[in-house]
This record gives sequence, C-alpha cells and structure tokens, in this order.
Amino acid sequence: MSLTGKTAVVTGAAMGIGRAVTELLLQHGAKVALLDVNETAGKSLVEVLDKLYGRERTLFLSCDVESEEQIKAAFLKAAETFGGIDILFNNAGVLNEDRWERTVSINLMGVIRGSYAALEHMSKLSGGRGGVIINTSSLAGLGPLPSCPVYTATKHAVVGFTRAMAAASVASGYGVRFNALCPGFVQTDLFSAIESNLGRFAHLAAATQQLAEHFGLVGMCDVAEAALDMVTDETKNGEVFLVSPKRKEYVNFPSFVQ
Ligand SMILES: NC(=O)C1=CN([C@@H]2O[C@H](COP(=O)(O)OP(=O)(O)OC[C@H]3O[C@@H](n4cnc5c(N)ncnc54)[C@H](O)[C@@H]3O)[C@@H](O)[C@H]2O)C=CC1
Ligand SMILES: CCCCCC(=O)/C=C/C=C\C=C\C=C\[C@@H](O)[C@@H](O)CCCC(=O)O
Repeated sequence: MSLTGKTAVVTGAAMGIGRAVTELLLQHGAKVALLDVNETAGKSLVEVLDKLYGRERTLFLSCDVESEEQIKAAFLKAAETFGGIDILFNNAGVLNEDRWERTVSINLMGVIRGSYAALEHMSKLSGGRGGVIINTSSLAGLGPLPSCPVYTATKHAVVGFTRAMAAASVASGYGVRFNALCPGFVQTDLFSAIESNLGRFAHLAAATQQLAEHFGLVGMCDVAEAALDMVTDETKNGEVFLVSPKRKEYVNFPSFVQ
C-alpha cells in the first residue's frame, strides 16, 4: 500500500517511538495527526516537522488517551482536517508499577478506546475506506518482565486484543487490518526512567538493567521500519512483529485448530 496522500493518527507522537514512526510516515508521503498529552513537546515537534514536510501535512492535537471524549474529539478533528483516517498507530504508553491502574488505563484501555473511536471513521461499515491499526505492545507482551508485572500484563493484553480484533474485523467486514509491534528495549524516556517507576518491585531494578544489557538495545530505525512494514504490507492482519537486536521477525503462535 502506498502512503502518498494517506492520513495517519499517531498517539504518543511527541517523543520516542511515536515520534520516530511519525517521521517515517511523513517521509513516505502520509499526512499525520500527532496526538499527545505533552503539548509542549508536541507543538515544538510539529514546528520542526512543518519546515521539513509542509504545514498542511501535520496537525498536533492535545489528547490524553485516558479520555474517550478527548480521543473522539481528536479523531474527528483529524478526519475533518485531512479527509478521513487510513492508519492509526496506538502507541501512547507508560511504565509505572506504583500507579498501576493508570498503567492499565493508558496501555490497554487507551488502545481499546483508540481502536473503537478509529473504527467509526475507518470501518467500511460506517462509511470509512478501511485501513490499518498498529498497536504498540512490547517484547514484554510475549514473555514476562519480572520487575513490572502490570506493564507485562497490559502488553500481553494488547497482543490478545490485536489478534482478536483482526479476526473480528475479517468476520465483520470492517476492512481494517490490526497488527501489533513488539520491540525489545529502546533508548527512550520511558526506558531511562525505569528505576523510579517500579514501585513495589524497585528491588528488581538491577536485574532489569542486567536483562537490558543481555538483550541489548534495539535501534529506533528498526522499530519504526517494523511498524511501517505492517502498515504497507496488505497481507499482514493479526500479525505480531518482534523487534530485538538479534531477531526481527513475525511471531509464530501455536494453533489450537485441529
Ligand atoms: N522504550 C522501550 O524500551 C519500549 C517501549 N515500548 C512501548 O512503546 C510505546 C512508546 O514508548 P516510548 O517511546 O518508549 O516512551 P516515551 O516516554 O519516549 O514516549 C511516550 C509518549 O507517549 C505520551 N503519552 C504518555 N501518556 C499518554 C496519554 N495518557 N495520552 C497521550 N499520550 C501519552 C508521552 O507524552 C510521550 O510523548 C509505549 O507503549 C511503550 O510501552 C515497547 C517496547 C519497548
Ligand atoms: C523495564 C523496562 C521496560 C522497557 C519497555 C519495554 O517494554 C521493554 C521490554 C523489553 C524486553 C522484554 C523482555 C522480556 C523477556 C523475557 O520474558 C523473554 O522470555 C521473552 C521471550 C520472547 C520470545 O519468545 O523470544
């Protein structure tokens, strides 16, 4: 699928992985609505992107994915400004084992809120053109990170939600593909702040650091390219892309169908 003229919405777009994927989508010709709760970072990023890609191709919208109302308003604004929505990158996420209910609300419920709001614009059943939704999970969505059980649970849940929605979309005729991105450790603010966000598991910080050293850091470009692959390859639906320093591959899950 060519991205020229396509419209994307990216949550958590102001920094880190969301920013990298936003830039790659722009480089490939898409128009991007950048949604983030951090207005300062979002607005200053859009100023930079406007100069590189043109003012008419970017739009910053202040949006907290914990709020269904804010998500709906932002998606409506994006669709009205750009003429529909073709791509959603549900990426906003936090790691905070102390404020674990908020972690569930952002990492899992934010993905659900975003997906359902996007379907109102993207589903062929509601007059949309179809398209693709990519949800950011993690390597912690495939195996446990002992220092952050709630974060691990949200990321496993994102994988399950994505795969079930992919099947539901086919069965319902939405015309929307759903795929999940599972990166290993990436050097971002979320990663740098681990030690202060582990709550009752703070004593496992050193072990997590050792695990990160064992795995190594994934390059931001590799993560963004994996997301792009799942956007542009129209054969990919219900797929999960694992991106670690040693492995860049679609995950094979066991089949329980006889
Ligand atoms: N950094 C890493 O090692 C990995 C990160 N991930 C996932 O990637 C995603 C992005 O994380 P990073 O780029 O590392 O983090 P980051 O902290 O660099 O960026 C996260 C962005 O999301 C925004 N955000 C946070 N809460 C929000 C909310 N309620 N509503 C809207 N925006 C919100 C932040 O303002 C920020 O711009 C997350 O879902 C994270 O769990 C997955 C695997 C590895
Ligand atoms: C605590 C920092 C978290 C930073 C953000 C994040 O999501 C990073 C996750 C990175 C790595 C997670 C690794 C988990 C590893 C093991 O559980 C391992 O068994 C996973 C194996 C998956 C596979 O089948 O290869």
